[in-house]
Order: sequence, then C-alpha cells, then structure tokens
Amino acid sequence: MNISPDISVPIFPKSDNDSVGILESLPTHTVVDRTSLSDNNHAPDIPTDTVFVDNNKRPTRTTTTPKYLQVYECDLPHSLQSNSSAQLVQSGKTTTLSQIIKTREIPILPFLLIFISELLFTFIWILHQAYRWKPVTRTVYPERLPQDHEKLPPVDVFICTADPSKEPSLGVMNTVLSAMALDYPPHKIAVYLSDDGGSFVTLNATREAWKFSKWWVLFVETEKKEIKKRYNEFKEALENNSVNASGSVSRDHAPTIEVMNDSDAKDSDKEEMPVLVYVAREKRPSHPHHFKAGALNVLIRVSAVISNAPYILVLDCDHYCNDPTSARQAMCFFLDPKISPKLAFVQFPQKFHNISQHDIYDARLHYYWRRWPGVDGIGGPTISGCNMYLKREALYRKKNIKNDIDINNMKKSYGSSNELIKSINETYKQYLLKDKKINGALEKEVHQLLASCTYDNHSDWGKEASGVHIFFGGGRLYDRWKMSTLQCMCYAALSFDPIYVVPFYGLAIIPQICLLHGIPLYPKVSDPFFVVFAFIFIASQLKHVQEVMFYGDSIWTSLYELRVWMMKSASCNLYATLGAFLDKFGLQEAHFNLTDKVVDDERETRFKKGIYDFQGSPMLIAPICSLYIFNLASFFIGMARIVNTHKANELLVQAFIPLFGAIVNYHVLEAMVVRTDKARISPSVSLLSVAITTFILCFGSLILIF
Ligand SMILES: O=c1ccn([C@@H]2O[C@H](COP(=O)(O)OP(=O)(O)O[C@H]3O[C@H](CO)[C@@H](O)[C@H](O)[C@H]3O)[C@@H](O)[C@H]2O)c(=O)[nH]1
Ligand SMILES: [Mn+2]
Repeated sequence: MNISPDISVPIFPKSDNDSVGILESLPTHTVVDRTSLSDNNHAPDIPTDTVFVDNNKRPTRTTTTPKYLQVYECDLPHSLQSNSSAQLVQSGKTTTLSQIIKTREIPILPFLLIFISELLFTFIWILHQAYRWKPVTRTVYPERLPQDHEKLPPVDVFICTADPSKEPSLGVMNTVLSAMALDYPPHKIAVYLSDDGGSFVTLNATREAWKFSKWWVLFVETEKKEIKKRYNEFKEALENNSVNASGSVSRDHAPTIEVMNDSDAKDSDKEEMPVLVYVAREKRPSHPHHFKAGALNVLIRVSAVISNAPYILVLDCDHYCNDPTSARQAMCFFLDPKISPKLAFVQFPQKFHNISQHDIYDARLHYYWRRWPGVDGIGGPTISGCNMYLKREALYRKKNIKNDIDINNMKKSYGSSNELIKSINETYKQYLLKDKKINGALEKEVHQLLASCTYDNHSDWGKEASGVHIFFGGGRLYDRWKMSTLQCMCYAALSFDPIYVVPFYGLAIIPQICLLHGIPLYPKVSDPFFVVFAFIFIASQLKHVQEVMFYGDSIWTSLYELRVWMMKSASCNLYATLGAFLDKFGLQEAHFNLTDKVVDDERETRFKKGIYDFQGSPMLIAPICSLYIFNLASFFIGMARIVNTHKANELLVQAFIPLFGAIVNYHVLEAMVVRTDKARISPSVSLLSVAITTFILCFGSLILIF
C-alpha cells in the first residue's frame, strides 16, 4: 500500500506560473545549533539592528484532553460466562477454557494490559503538550538582503539518487534544473548529484541536463516557444537514454566524479552558469554504504574541495524547488546578525503534489507539519531529511576544533585528506579552475580518498555521522544535554510515534475479548463516572477536528488522519517497532528500501478518486483486515450477549469500541466484500485474516485465565 506517495510532476518553463515543486515559500522554520557558536564569517557587513525575520509568537493555548485516555476501574468481580470452544490440555486432563475462567474471580491480565495501554496513551499525550507551549511562525523580508550580489554567500546543493529504474531520470533532472535555476547569483550555486547506483544512465542524463540547463537558466520570456521545444528534445533524449535503466545500476564500482564543463561552448555561451557535478561514490559489497547518509557524507567531503560553499541545500531526487526564492529566504535567517550565530539549519516543509482532493492516505503529512511551529518556539525542529539549508560549519562541529591547529588531531577528526582539512580551516575559496576542470592532484585526492568507501572508517567525524541510520536527522546537531525539557518532550513525542502500536493493539483486542466473555472493564452507563469517560472521548475527537480545521483542512481530513493512524499502527508501525527491537538486540539488521517514484497511471487514477489501494504485501494488509474482522465479530457477538443477558448498562462502552473502529475503517469492509476492482483486498488475504481472527477468538481468551 502506498501510504505516502512521492509523486513527481515535471517542471515546466519557469515563466509558466504552473511550475511546481516542493520548497514552498512559507512558513520557514529554524533550528538553533547549540554546539556551534559561530562568528558567522560569511555574513557581509550588516548592522546588528537589521531585522530579516519577524518572530510572530502566537499566544500559548491551553491544554487539551488526551486522545484515548481512559479511566481504569478495578472493582469488578463478575461471574464469567463463556461459550469459547477453546480447549486447554492440563496435566493430561482436558479442561474447557471457560471452566478455568469461571474459577477465577478477577482476571488480572486484561485489566493490567488495558491499564498499561492507557498509561502509554497518557504518556504520549503529555509529551505532545510541549508542542502547545510556544508556537512561533516567522515572516522573512528578502528585499532587505544586500542588493550587491557579491555579498550573498555561495550555496552548494546536494541531490541524492540511487536507481534510475525506480527514480526516473526526468524527475531527477527536473530537480537538478530547479536547483540550478534558483533566484540567486548563478556563479554562487554548485549542484552536486549523488548517484548511488553508479549508473551510466544517470551520468548521461546529467550531461543532457547540463546541456539543457544553459537554455533553462538563461531563459528569457520571449524564448518561450524555443524553450518548450528544447525541453521536449531533452525529455526525448532522457527517454532514449533510460532504456536499460535497471541493468545499469551497480553495487560494486569505483568512484566517478565529473564536473560538467563547457568543452563544447560556443563564444555566445559566455554567461555565468552554476557548477554541476556528478558524483558516484565508490561502493563495494563488503563495505556498508549507509544509504543516503553515506551519500551525503561523501558529498560534504567532495564539495568541500570543489566549491566549499558555507551553506548547503539538501534535496531528495523527487523534491524540487518550486519556489526559486527559497535560497534568499534561508539567507534572511543565516545573515540575520541576531539569529545566525546559533543557527545550524533552516528547514522548509515538504509539500507533495498530485494529492487527491481528500488525501485519503494523509500523504500531505499535515499532522506532522501542524506541530512544527510548536517545536520552533522551544529551540527548533528536527531535520526532516531533506529541503533544509544547512550551515557547513555546524556540520563540522567546528567549535570543537576551532583552536586546534594540530594536523594530527585534525586528521583524527576529519580523516587523512590534506585538502579537506585545508578547506575546513579556510574561509570559502573556489577551487575549480576557470574551465571547470579539477586539477590532476585534486582529482586524485577526490577519487582515492574523499569518495572512497572506507574514508569514514578512519575519521571520528565519519564514524559518528555514519553511526546514524538516516543522515543526521533528529537532533544530530544538538548536544542532547543542553536541550530544554520541553524540546526533549517534542523530540521524544516524534520518536515514540510508532510506540502507539502497543496501546493501539491493547484497545483493539482486550476490551473486545472481555466483551465476548461478558467481563466489564469500564464504568456502567448509570455510573456518574461514565460521563467523565464520554467527555474525555468526545473532547479528544473534537480537539482533533478543531486542530485540523484550524490548519485549513476539512472535517474529513480528521477522519482520514484517524484511519491512517489506525492502519499504520496495525501494520507498518507494528513491523517497524518489531524491526527496531530485533535490530537493537542484534537479531536482524534494519534495512532500507528505496521508495519507488514511478507513477502508475491506474494507481494514480484510483488515488485521485479517493479509492484505497490494497495491492500491497499481505504482510501489511492482513493485520488490518484481521483486526477489522475481529472487531466486527466482537461487536455482533457482544451485542447478542448484551441483548440475551440484559447487560447493556455494564458492557456498552466495550461494545462501542469495536463499533467505532468498524465505522472509522468502513473502507476495509468495503474493500473486502463490496469492491471487485484490482486494488480491493484479495479473497486470499481476507481468508487468511479470517483464520487469524478465528485464532484470536479461540486463544485470545487465554489472557483471562491470569
Ligand atoms: O542507498 C540509498 C538510498 C536512498 N538514497 C536517496 O535518499 C532519498 C530518500 O529515499 P526514499 O526512498 O525516497 O525514502 P523516503 O522514505 O521517501 O524519504 C523520506 O525519509 C528519509 C528518511 O528519513 C529522508 O531522508 C527523506 O528526505 C524523506 O523524504 C532519495 O533521494 C534516494 O535516492 C540514496 O541516495 N542512497
Ligand atoms: Mn522519498
């Protein structure tokens, strides 16, 4: 199931107002780097009272009720009736489970599990309150930046790609072109494309992009027809070039670094262009490559000896800049004398295109972005993987080495490359020769050292950076002991997101099993405490709806968000949590699968129509279906029990829980029994789910014997 599709759409001439992409103009958010107290060498002479950024602090809002906080009542001894057919074999004697259950007055385990689930919900809810403390939104004034282009600092742009069969060249090159065409002095931009597949398809496509970029970057409105023609030719060249895309990818190759240059330049091509560099780092099967993190580390080193810009924009290959002013906006923060000294990066939100009207998969991630102003106000958000402008100096943790001129210590920190160490100590210097060719000695250094697969093993910085699974996300730039409690709470809330799986499963199974056995877990409807219960539930739902609508989304978005949260908890977060534990205890290494960016027309149509696609692996779909069938069955059997035993007063809450789940996830039922299209839930997965449900119905009751 494609829960969060990354969908590329080609950019079109930048004068067309429909050029699209990812970097949106506002809001921008910043992060404070407490480890790097820079003196901001790169800032031009700017009076300290110049204001580039307006921190518009919204008033703190009051607390809210937890999403699933439930109150635990424990004085509930009940005679247990069971029609379970499950049988237990005990010391050679067969005893029905219901008999065992009947002999126990109070089953402790279900109460304990529900209590733990509620505690976890409460704990995560408390962590989330930190987001409400001090939300900040910011406004930038790019027009106040120095008018003299020479005063703007250079920017290196890093773009990562790995496999042209999954990440089609056209999309990748559109990203490259969007970065080259930023509204920024062209000679201050150097774009580095990292190709982890070491593929000639990507190398050739980069050469084609370089040729086209000369038209694109220097494009003027009157040449619109011409540029469209050129763009079509460029597209065609890429298509022809991509014929054997999957066969071109290699996991075992020497490094290739090619600076695109003007060997075929005509005299008329004298205008200044951004630098474009293709980098395929060395990869060997025997050496861990650390995925995107490893690729970015290589780009940091290679770019240091080629353009060494003090600021770095990181983009995924399908996240292009739709707003050409993003670099200037970022500079409003970096050049602000008050903000800059403690600033490590400026994070732009990720925006996705081709999202259907209702966004049934919650692909816009509004749930996530809604919280961003809250983290901004209390020290700054995490890096979200791409679309951020980083300060190079902060990456080097220069504060630690500022006074250290001992070359051996430097080599211990940064590895054996003299050129890299020189670049760290010096302020910005253009290393490229005029004809955009690297000189022989430097070329050797880049190939043999900086882009090699073993360089990281020989430097403290490399070991530290490579130790993080995906790049330096989530506070890598922070000294965790210097973070405020509130900021730690926000970061913890983010990291604990998958932990929801535990209380989610608790509430999706335990009350239902108890319902089937007539064991009440919650207050009676006639009990005054029931009102508290109902209030907490309704208030939490209404609070969610209010948050969604306050952000500008429709009421339906809250339903889709709830659905996606439930589906994720039931399936992918379950595996993610299990995987993390297995990895932690060394039982199974965590791995990374590249997201397929190829757009499948049929899937796209379904997506646009708001029809869920259940063609994913049965591993992902079966837990969702099983929980659905189990809850539906529990509801009906439970209702029959309530009617027969007149226990509505005691069991109503427990009947409501599966009913609520079944209504919210009606689309699962529809996909199993109503739909006939290709993307429905296949009968085999439904059957498997029925088997799993039967298993839970039979053996789930075991928890009642403790
Ligand atoms: O060995 C690899 C694997 C991936 N990538 C690149 O890394 C980027 C992200 O990979 P993708 O498969 O698109 O992962 P997603 O899960 O969609 O990425 C999200 O999650 C990642 C992990 O947090 C972040 O780094 C990304 O920015 C964020 O968009 C892409 O440009 C890939 O080409 C590499 O360069 N080398
Ligand atoms: Mn992606």
